[in-house]
Amino acid sequence: MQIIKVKDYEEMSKKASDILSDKLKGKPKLVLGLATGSTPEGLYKLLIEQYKNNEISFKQAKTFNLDEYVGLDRQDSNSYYYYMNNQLFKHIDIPLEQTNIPNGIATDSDKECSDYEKLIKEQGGIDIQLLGMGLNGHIGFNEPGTPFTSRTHVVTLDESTRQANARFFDSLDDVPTNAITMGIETIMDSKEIVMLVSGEAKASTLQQVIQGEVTKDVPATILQRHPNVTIIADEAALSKVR
Ligand SMILES: N[C@@H]1[C@@H](O)[C@H](O)[C@@H](COP(=O)(O)O)O[C@@H]1O
Repeated sequence: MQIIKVKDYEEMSKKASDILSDKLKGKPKLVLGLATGSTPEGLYKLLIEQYKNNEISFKQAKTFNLDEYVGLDRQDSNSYYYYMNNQLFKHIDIPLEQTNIPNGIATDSDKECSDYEKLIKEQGGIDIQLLGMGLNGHIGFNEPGTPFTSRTHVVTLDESTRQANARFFDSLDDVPTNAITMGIETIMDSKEIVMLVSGEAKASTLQQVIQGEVTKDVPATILQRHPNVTIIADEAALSKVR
């Protein structure tokens, strides 16, 4: 596990965009795993800037998002499909058919999950997976207690996660109760993982992720067992690591 300590959110985003753009320059057909939430927003802005300055192109890249809420269609401004389009895809040159996000309104959600796994395999697996981390240590939407052997599946969201994400919705009642997420094993199959963590609120969870025992109770602790993980975190997030 490589830890890169940066001063603040801006530096975290810059460091992450440097890493991702270098990968893309080295391998234009990169298979990129993407994340949502507030954490990667700064990174996406910087990638758009680099694209506009003709430094990088996503024309040949493929993307796979970690997760999607169940029950929100693509036009819903809280769907991760909408988020990705708004925050990144519509500003860069990636053909939309090369982007993949689980379909939250699939009638057969089990089939949607197994098809998603197949698609990832067909592309030769994920070269580099970007992660954020929930307050309770969730990655994707793999909540505490999720088996480490899980593949893409439907989950029931923790009440704490619904509350944390309620800030994006009109009210807590509007936050979906379920989501489709890549499983922990799906994430761990990525050749490389970059996790971004910012802010004091996540400091004690991040301390466990880096220095604690590997436990299902804090899903991100599994990253200790991945051979190629980089955590880019700011001083506030790393304030409990001694
Ligand atoms: N499913 C997403 C995760 O992929 C994300 O990492 C997490 C943290 O969000 P934030 O970056 O807003 O703190 O929230 C959501 O629950």
